[in-house]
Amino acid sequence: MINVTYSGNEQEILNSQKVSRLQSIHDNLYAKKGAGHDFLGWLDWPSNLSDSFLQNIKDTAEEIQKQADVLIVIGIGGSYLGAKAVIEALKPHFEKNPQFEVLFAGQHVSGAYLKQLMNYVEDKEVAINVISKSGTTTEPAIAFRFLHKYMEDRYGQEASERIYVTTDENKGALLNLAKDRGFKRFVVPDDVGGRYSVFTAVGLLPIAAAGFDVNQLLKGAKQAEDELSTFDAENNPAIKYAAIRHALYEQGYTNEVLATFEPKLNYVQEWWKQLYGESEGKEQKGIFPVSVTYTTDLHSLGQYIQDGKRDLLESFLIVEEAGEDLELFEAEQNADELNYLAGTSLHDFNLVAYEGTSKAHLSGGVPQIGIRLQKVDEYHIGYLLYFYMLACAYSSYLLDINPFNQPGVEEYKTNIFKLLKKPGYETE
Ligand SMILES: O=P(O)(O)OC[C@H]1O[C@H](O)[C@H](O)[C@@H](O)[C@@H]1O
Repeated sequence: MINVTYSGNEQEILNSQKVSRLQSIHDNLYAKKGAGHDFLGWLDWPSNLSDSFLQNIKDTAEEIQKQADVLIVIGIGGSYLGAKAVIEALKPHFEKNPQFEVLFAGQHVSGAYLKQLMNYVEDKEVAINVISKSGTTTEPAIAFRFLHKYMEDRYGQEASERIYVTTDENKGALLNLAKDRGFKRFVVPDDVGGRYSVFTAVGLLPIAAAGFDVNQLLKGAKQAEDELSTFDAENNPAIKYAAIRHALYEQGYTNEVLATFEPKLNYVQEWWKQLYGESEGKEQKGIFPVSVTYTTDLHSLGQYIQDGKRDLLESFLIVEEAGEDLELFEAEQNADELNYLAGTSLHDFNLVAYEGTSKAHLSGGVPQIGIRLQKVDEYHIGYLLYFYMLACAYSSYLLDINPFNQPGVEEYKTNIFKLLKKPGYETE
């Protein structure tokens, strides 16, 4: 389903002692032992979720589509990127007079953005899904303070029927507010961290509301869960990807550039960056995840990748089958000198660009991993995201890192709270 290739000697890596380490990581993972094992709920989530849970998601999505023209999803980090990644991958680039839109807020703090968003939805019917596992994250809380008031001013009593909350079952300011106002609630499971939560209500409700087939998405995830659970280093792409990038890390390749030729996968790249950055970047260790879109970035970052400091590894996320496409045609005058491309589709062009770029960067000293996905649809995206999550767990454990915490994000938050004199922080 996903094919992982390596520009170097794959056998050397797979024959090394790393395989026995991977075997014990595998055994611990599936026995739910090891660092952070309380957060392994995502591992068998696709096969464990109940029909009634899924039906509730689909019914609520339908209810939202009936009552609104726009769903504003409020969240940040893992409470935002999964849904955004899937929706961006699947929706058309342009849509004339869309029947229903999913928009996002709370992923940053911009007054202009929020003002213009409220202005934009003025003549549309609105529903809100506010998502926060902790229920205390500042950015979405700020956005919701404005949008909640906006909804109450506009809809009065009815506002509470248009607001849906996804948060912890037992704690957090958002939970208290939801209970107090009677908002419909969805739970972020205790044993699933934000960046691993795309297949829970966190991702599924916005994705279903956007009109995409969550059954197929979960079918892809379940297929990945089944296929990738066996320990077979040579044929299990998740283990292979983790082993190769770890071997490269040990050789000094400390930055991974995830490259795609598909602009619709830009938010899959953003989601991947949070997943790998927060999972691995601890104790002065980890590969720094960055992303580029080709051919766009060949005209900006391409120079650095070809010729800059040699600590980059590049992983190409390649989609094999085009969805919609165009074919170059013969022009009578050939003034643009492109007739040599007549008969070439734009997807074919990109595949050739991949080959050319890959060769160039390889000769420039950038080792490469190829990750091939057959096509972009719900099923294949479900498979891909599960693959990346599983590989991330292996990868982090190879570094002796707990993949499921993020202690390093507290320091800047504390500083902000002190500077703003948040109650409890004034005296510090
Ligand atoms: O879902 P929330 O609790 O609002 O958290 C949203 C995000 O913010 C935090 O700072 C963490 O670093 C992320 O891992 C998390 O996804």
